[in-house]
Amino acid sequence: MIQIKRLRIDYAGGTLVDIAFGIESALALVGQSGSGKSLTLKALLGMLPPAMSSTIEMDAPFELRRGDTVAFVPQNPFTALSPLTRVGGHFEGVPPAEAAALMTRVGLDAALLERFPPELSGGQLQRAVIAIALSHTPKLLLLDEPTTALDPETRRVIIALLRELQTQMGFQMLFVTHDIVSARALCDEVCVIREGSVVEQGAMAQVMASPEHAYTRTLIESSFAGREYRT
Ligand SMILES: Nc1ncnc2c1ncn2[C@@H]1O[C@H](COP(=O)(O)OP(=O)(O)OP(=O)(O)O)[C@@H](O)[C@H]1O
Repeated sequence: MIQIKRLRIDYAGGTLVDIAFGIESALALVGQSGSGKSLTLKALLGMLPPAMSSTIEMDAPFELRRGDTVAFVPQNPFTALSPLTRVGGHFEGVPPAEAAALMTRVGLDAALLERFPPELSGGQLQRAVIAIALSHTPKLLLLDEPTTALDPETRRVIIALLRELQTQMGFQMLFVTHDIVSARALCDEVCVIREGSVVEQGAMAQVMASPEHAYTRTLIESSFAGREYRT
């Protein structure tokens, strides 16, 4: 269990984020644009803009170290990798045979290691980005809307892949999104935030079935509008 007892981000004399949450297995941090999701991930990765300061009080069985215990999957696979570096070149410090095995593990042909990122489809790129993120066997995977730039079918496939990889490799996940549908598909816990504060949190099934807060109800309704598979 990773307990973030307090995560606070200050900027220009004000507080942008002040939240607490726990990650048992897979937690979705859900909120509308500007609620503080990306800043929360940046704080955990130690990548906040220099003008911001953060305080993190946490209780976890390991220290958060980017590129070691913590890995990151960004929102847009099309810009995540350098277009001039072959896919294989992004597996820094990883023996080629291991990079090939990781590619296979995420459902890609290892021959794609020789290609340049613009020569892959969006779905293939996101799989490659996930393989690279997992190459140092992180304990915690941070995901910033990793399916937003993908079409709905590819989105479903990537979510299924992440679940499968989690079962095989045992990492914990913090999935940041404004999309409750994707959050529900990937995570069994949810923390809803608005304007840098927690609105409600709990088991995904419980919050989905009976949200306590009007903001959560609005998020659920707007996410499911027009989609046929509402429970
Ligand atoms: N570099 C920055 N300088 C000043 N304020 C910032 C900066 N980055 C973000 N903010 C502010 O912090 C708040 C939270 O931003 P954040 O990017 O974390 O939101 P978000 O929930 O990730 O939104 P989105 O879903 O649009 O990415 C917003 O009010 C935003 O304007």
